[in-house]
Amino acid sequence: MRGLELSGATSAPETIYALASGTGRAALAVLRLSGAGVPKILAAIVGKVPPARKASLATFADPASGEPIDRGLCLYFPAPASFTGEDCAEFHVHGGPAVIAALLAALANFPKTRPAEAGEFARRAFENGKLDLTEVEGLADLIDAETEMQRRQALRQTRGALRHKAESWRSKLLEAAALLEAEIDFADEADVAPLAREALAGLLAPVREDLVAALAQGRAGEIIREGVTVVIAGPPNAGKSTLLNALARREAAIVSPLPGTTRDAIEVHLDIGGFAFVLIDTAGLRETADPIERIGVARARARAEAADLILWLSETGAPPPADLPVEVPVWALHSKSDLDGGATPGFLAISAETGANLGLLTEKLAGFARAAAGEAESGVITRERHRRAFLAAATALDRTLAGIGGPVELLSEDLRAAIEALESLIGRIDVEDVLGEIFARFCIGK
Ligand SMILES: Nc1nc2c(ncn2[C@@H]2O[C@H](COP(=O)(O)OP(=O)(O)OP(=O)(O)O)[C@@H](O)[C@H]2O)c(=O)[nH]1
Ligand SMILES: [K+]
Ligand SMILES: [Mg+2]
Repeated sequence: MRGLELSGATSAPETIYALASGTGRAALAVLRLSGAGVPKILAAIVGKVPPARKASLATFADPASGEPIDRGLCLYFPAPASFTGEDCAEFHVHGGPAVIAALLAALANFPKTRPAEAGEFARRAFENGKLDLTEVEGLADLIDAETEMQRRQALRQTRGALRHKAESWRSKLLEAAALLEAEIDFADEADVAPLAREALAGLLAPVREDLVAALAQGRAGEIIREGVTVVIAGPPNAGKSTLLNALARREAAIVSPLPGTTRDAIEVHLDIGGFAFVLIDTAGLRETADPIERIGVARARARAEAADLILWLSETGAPPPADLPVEVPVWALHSKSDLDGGATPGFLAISAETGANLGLLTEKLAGFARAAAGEAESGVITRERHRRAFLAAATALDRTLAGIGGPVELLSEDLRAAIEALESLIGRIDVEDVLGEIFARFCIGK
């Protein structure tokens, strides 16, 4: 595994430890260790190296004084069958801050042992070939998952949904590359070429089709991961902030009878029907001399342009202005229907005051997410990074197939580009720029 070279260390890496469970008072806490020093640390703190992969009741003692710190469970995972591929251990102890502090202090006294950095356990798992880059990303997403759809998608990715696809495509492309190599080696024998080229196209075409099919699923996976962005826009006083608060079930935005109350865009993250939504309240759209309100109006327009959906709110049933971004779908809502019945054709009548039709609106939003996410259960692209790699591989394969009858050197070069795109996807090459970004977002202890 290429990733091994990353550590680049001539001596064994230091043993790392961290509190893996959350901070604050809790019934239990989990401390986690990884590195070659783990067996010695176990012998010193719990008096023995417990049997592999079995929970053992243990007394955790301070090696310096011999004084017991706590009683709990100890687990030992010898290398290489562990999360990081190194010797690992877990201490399951009581969650009191003093227990945790005493254990961390005891661990700090061992030589070549130090606290882990954010994401360092996952980084070691990656470097030891336990996880590929897409599985690491899946793990980061699983820890961040707030909705059911996010959790399911992230779990699929940690279990290698994307890795297995990329690996199987890559192995077909490597097979094709071997055919080309053979052709170069036997360049004198003129009858090798046509047959080999046919076999080559037969290998490449299905991979290209799979890549194109995955790309055709659009932003489905990204919408699940990042959330559906919905902008609430409309004239001043249409009731935009009141609607935001009603959907969020809290006073996220200031509501007042004064037009021009909202200036900054106000973002609320919601779970609707298992889908993540980013709901954005904006300044009422109008011509105004107030310089601050004008900035607010410009921001409202910018947010609307980047949205997946615009909710156009009007208490008079006024149509949305012609200059709303054309690519973004707009749903027209007649607000404050408790005042006038709100019967404007083409508008959904709602009242944030009485709650009329808010349930229906929420259902429609969930339906919109479901449609946007498409057949997400089978979708594998969950980030822009994946999309770029798929696109680069598909484009290189297009070139390869278009030049299938041409010179072998050109074919080799195009095929190489497709293979490299897949290798960067799973983290066999070009990893450093991506790694830093991914691991920095992990919490300590993962
Ligand atoms: N009767 C009734 N009044 C409402 C309803 N929704 C909002 N209002 C009132 O309308 C006024 C304006 O509401 P906001 O939510 O501040 O309107 P806005 O569109 O955010 O206004 P700006 O931020 O100034 O553009 C407030 O006095 C609200 O109480 C509704 O459904 N029914
Ligand atoms: K207002
Ligand atoms: Mg407002």
